[in-house]
Amino acid sequence: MAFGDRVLWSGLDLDVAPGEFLAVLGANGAGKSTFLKAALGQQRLTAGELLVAGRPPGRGSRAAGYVPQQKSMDAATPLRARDLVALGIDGHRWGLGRRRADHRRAVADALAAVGATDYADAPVGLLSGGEQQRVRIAQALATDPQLLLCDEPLLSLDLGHQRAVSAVIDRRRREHGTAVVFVTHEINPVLDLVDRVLYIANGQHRLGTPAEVMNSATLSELYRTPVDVVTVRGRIVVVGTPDHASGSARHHPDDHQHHDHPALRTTARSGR
Ligand SMILES: Nc1ncnc2c1ncn2[C@@H]1O[C@H](COP(=O)(O)OP(=O)(O)OP(=O)(O)O)[C@@H](O)[C@H]1O
Repeated sequence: MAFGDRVLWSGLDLDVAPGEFLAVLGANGAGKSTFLKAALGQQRLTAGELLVAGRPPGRGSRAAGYVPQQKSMDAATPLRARDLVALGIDGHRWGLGRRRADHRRAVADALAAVGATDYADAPVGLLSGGEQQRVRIAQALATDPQLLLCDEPLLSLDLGHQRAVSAVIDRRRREHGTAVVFVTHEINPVLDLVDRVLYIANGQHRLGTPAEVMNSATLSELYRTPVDVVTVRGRIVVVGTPDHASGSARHHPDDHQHHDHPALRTTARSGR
């Protein structure tokens, strides 16, 4: 993937399995958001191919749900949490008036799944950052996508809300086999969930378990400068990169064999 002669990554062959949690790390400008845009069908790869649930990603596809970077919503916005989630569903299946009850139930279920029932009728602009984030996740999950794409979903949340939001995402992938691609600067809050890390820097990438990627040798090679990775009380601290990032090892892939395709596949060459 390149913009002009600026290469963000190349030679990336990646299958994200149903239920897998992939953390995407890298310095500012490395290409993390571009990777998400490619998976959303908003950015064409300069070379190679990317498939979501076996198909090219596209506008209106229900195969992928997206949790955008958190921007706090205007306090004056007239939308209720319930309306925001309905936006995630509308225009797909519930066009007809007689199916309104189904529609209402789907919205209520999505809100309940993230624990947002209590504030379903509150104006979203008045909710806390963590509450807003849960509602965004409910919106992204409302169509039961096979792939959940998250852009820094924990940014600006306190520790308690980080845990609550991560737990919602974790439960979803375990119970529904939803694959998660999670862009983050800070891997420690999701340390226990991460199956694999895609680390992008300097137009290159490394892909592997946290232990395989988050070590001094691998990151020093990737950044072409000495980088120290140390563990402090179970958290991994990275020192010496232009950006801070961290991670640790824990592997517990869930087996969700009922899907025919990887939730996300990207290959360096087109046509497989
Ligand atoms: N449409 C575009 N045209 C040209 N260059 C682009 C375009 N989109 C992104 N870029 C450039 O590609 C690089 C990667 O951008 P991207 O937003 O993917 O980085 P990122 O890893 O998400 O960074 P951050 O951590 O700062 O959000 C940046 O240098 C950016 O300026």
